[in-house]
Amino acid sequence: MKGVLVLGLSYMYILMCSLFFISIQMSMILNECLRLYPPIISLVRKVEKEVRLGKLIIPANVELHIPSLALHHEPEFWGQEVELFKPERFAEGVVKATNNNIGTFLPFGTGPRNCVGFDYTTTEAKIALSMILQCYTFTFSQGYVHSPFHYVTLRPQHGVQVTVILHSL
Ligand code: HEM
Repeated sequence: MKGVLVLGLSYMYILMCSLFFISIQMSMILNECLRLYPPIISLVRKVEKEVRLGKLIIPANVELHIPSLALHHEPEFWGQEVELFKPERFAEGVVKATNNNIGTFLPFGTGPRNCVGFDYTTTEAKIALSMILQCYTFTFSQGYVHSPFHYVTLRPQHGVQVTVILHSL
C-alpha cells in the first residue's frame, strides 16, 4: 500500500514538473512573439501635474507616447540579434532578457493601468497551444507573405496561411 502511494506521488511530481517546464517554455515563446510583434505598438500617458523625468521637466497636461514597438526592437537592450526570433532570450525571465530594463518590454503595458487581460490571455494561449500541438503540426504555406501591418493593432497584412498535419488522435 505504502509502495503504491509513493509511486503515485512520484508520478504526480514528475507530471507537475513536466507541466511547469512546458508552461515556462510556452511563456518564452509567447514573450518572444509579443516582443517582435506587440499587438499594441505604443502606450499613452497624460501628465497630471508638472513632473521631472530624468533631465526633462514635463509640464502638466502633456501627452506622452511610449513607443513599445521601437523599444522592443532596440539593440541597446536586446543585443545585436534583436531582429531574430530567439525565445531562449527569456529563459531566465524578463529582467535578464531586458538586461535589467523591464520598461523596455511592454506588450501588456505597465503600472496600475496595465492590461487586465494579461493572465487570462497568456493562460488561454498556453491551453490552446498545448491542445493544438498534441494533435497537429503546422508550418507556413508557400503562399504566406510576411508583412506585419498596423491597423488599430499590429497584425499580418495578408493573414497567416498554414499547412496543418494531423499527427495523432
Ligand atoms: C494578446 C492579448 C492582449 C494584449 C497584447 C493586450 C495589451 C494591452 C495593452 C498594451 C494595454 C495598455 C496598458 C497600459 O497602458 O499600460 C491594455 C489595456 C487593457 N486591456 Fe489588454 N491586451 C490583450 C488582451 C486583453 C484581454 C483578453 C482583455 C479582457 C479580457 C483585455 C483588457 C484590457 C483592459 C480593460 C485594458 C485597460 C486597462 C486600464 O486602462 O486600466 N486585454 N491591453
